[in-house]
Amino acid sequence: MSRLFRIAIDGPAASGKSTTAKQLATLFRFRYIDSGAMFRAVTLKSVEAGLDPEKHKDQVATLASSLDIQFPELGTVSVNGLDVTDQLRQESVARAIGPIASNPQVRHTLAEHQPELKIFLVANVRARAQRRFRELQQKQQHTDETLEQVMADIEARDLADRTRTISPLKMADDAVELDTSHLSIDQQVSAIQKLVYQKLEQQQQQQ
Ligand SMILES: Nc1ncnc2c1ncn2[C@@H]1O[C@H](COP(=O)(O)OP(=O)(O)OP(=O)(O)O)[C@@H](O)[C@H]1O
Ligand SMILES: Nc1ccn([C@H]2C[C@H](O)[C@@H](COP(=O)(O)O)O2)c(=O)n1
Repeated sequence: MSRLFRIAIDGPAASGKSTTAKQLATLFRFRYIDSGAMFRAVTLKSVEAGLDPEKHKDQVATLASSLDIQFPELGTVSVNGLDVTDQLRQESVARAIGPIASNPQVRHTLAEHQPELKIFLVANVRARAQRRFRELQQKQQHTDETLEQVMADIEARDLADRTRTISPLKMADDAVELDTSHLSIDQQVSAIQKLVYQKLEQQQQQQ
């Protein structure tokens, strides 16, 4: 089935895209591709190479096309054979990613395949901030960031993602919106599982 069917999950920061996609990939034995991590990997390597994402757009694009970005295991990312999973979450990456996500040549290089089922995952800002805050606390045990700061970071990223000129974050016309503000992870995975079965049924009826 994985060769015939693709699911694309988009949505704002901390809406649960990766968590949901990983569970669906396991469930359906699909290959898991994290496009956000691909943009993060290009950003990491650009920063390491001393490139300014605003000024050196061509060099960043050339660098992007030279990188071998892989997902060796669920939730891990490697660039040119080296694990960079943890580095992708560095603050320096988050700060520099805006112009890289807006770079048309980089977007072209990382072009995604046309998906069959598009999901736009949303949750209100407070729910997303609470989830990310909990995640930070679990990972770092001591986090200096308050819930209010996490919420402000998410709001700032929402604004940047939605207002950039190149490929701004917005729901595709043929996508299905799923609001997970009041859903558990299992509930959101099941909801998408149902949509997959519905889509497959529709496809079978059309054949
Ligand atoms: N329905 C839910 N209920 C509670 N926690 C959730 C739910 N969905 C996701 N989470 C948690 O919210 C956090 C953010 O989820 P995740 O990292 O999957 O979001 P994302 O959309 O991929 O984020 P980003 O765009 O920043 O990479 C994780 O800690 C995840 O476990
Ligand atoms: N298809 C995509 C995926 C991600 N981006 C941008 C949006 C974020 O600013 C950045 C990192 O994404 P995350 O890992 O936090 O999901 O990359 C995009 O423009 N297009």
